[in-house]
Order: sequence, then structure tokens, then C-alpha cells
Amino acid sequence: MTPGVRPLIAGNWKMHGLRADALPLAREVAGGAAGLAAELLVCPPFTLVAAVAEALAGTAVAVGGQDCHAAARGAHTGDVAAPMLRDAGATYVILGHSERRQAYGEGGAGLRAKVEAAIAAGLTPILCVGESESQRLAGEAEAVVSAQLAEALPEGFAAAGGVVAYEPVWAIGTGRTPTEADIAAIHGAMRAQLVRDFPAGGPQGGGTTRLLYGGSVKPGNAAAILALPDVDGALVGGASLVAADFLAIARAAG
Ligand SMILES: O=C(CO)COP(=O)(O)O
Repeated sequence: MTPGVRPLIAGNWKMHGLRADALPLAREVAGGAAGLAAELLVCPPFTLVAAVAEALAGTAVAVGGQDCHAAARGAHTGDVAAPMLRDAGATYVILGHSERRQAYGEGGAGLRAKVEAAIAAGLTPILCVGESESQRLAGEAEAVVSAQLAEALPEGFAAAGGVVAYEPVWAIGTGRTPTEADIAAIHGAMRAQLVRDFPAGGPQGGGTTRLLYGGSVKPGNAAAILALPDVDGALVGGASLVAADFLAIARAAG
């Protein structure tokens, strides 16, 4: 945890949720959110953003999207623009998730343009980075993460309150996690890079950018992971679909 930084516990619901189960899940999360040290966020699929935002209005739980287009509007069949997410009640958006990198080849300047579009629309971007298993085994994890940050972080990212999530691809949905030392090493390297790129002090600079860990975070391992230096929260997949588990992870943030 970074001193003075409020932790963020974010749930990525991925392609899960129909109104009948998602709205009760959102309400149950909100029911346990009051008074927590951590900020809580749920990111439902597009179809549910507006309904979940309405259900959570006036509660301590924020709502986010899972992707946005780089353009604010236009002839892009099937896509959703950042201002549309904002209009639906979202305040955050996950960008560059490894599932989208794999399925749609996201990355590079195109991803940076999405981050810029999110910030321009008043959304807080959560930029996901992380190495594959073969990259980890080849000793390339830190270099891969550093390059993913360098290509996707626009000017003004830290000042806009942008968030980074380190999600090793091989830890997502597998029940496997890096060692605490490996998580701490990557987060320390990310912090150094952010401070170098965004040297302003205080909330404008990279020293206070929230760095989340994601990949098989569960109630049983959350406290140890969240206690590591430069781990300022978690991006939770599977466990965020069970309110009791998600809230237990949130309580582990202090
Ligand atoms: O991809 C993730 C969050 O974005 C992590 O998913 P799991 O928590 O299911 O491993």
C-alpha cells in the first residue's frame, strides 16, 4: 500500500451478468460498502452499466466499463464511446485487458488513444498490463510491463488520476499467483517508471498513481497481496461475482 493513497478494489465482471442476478449482486455489494477504507468499483458488461449505475446511485460503489472506443462518436458499429459510458453513469473504464489484447490485438498507439479518450470524457482509465507465462519464464516480465506502460500512458495520465493494473496473463482465472516478492518487484518497477514519467509531487504525479494487482485475487490471499508496497488495490475477476467474496477482499484492504 502506498501511504496516503486510498486503495481501490475493482470488480471486473467480464461477460457475466443478466439483470436478474447482476442487480441483486450490485445491491449486495453496496450494502456492505459503507465505511470501508477502500473505494469500491464494479465494471459490468455494457448492457448493464446504466442499470447498475442507477441501482448504485447514492451508494459508495462506483461503476465502470470494460472498454471504450478511441473516438467520441462515429460510424463504428458495435463499439461504445467513452462519453456514452459517462452518460450511462460510469466513472471508470478498464482498458487494455489481456483478454482484449489477445482477442482484438489491442495495444500500442491505439490503446493510448483509448486512454486519452477516456480521460477526455471524464472517465478514470484503469490500464491493464502484464506478461504471459512464456515471457515470465524467459525473465522478461519487467521489460514487457515497462514497454506496455511506455506505449499506452499518455501525457496527463497521473494528473487525471489514472490507475494501472498489473495482471500477469497466466494468473488470470487460474488460481495461480506470482510470489509476493515477484508482485512487489513488478509494482516497484512500475512505480519507478511512473515517478520518472510523471515527476510532479502530490496527487498530480506518478508517486500516488494507484497500482492494482489482478489475477486470482481471493479472500484468502488478498490481505497478503494488499499489504505489499506499491500495491494500492486489486482488480478482481471471478471473486467479484460473489458479493461476500468481493467484500471480504475489500475489507482486506484495511
Ligand atoms: O482478469 C482479471 C480481472 O481483470 C482477474 O480475473 P480472476 O480474478 O478471475 O483471475
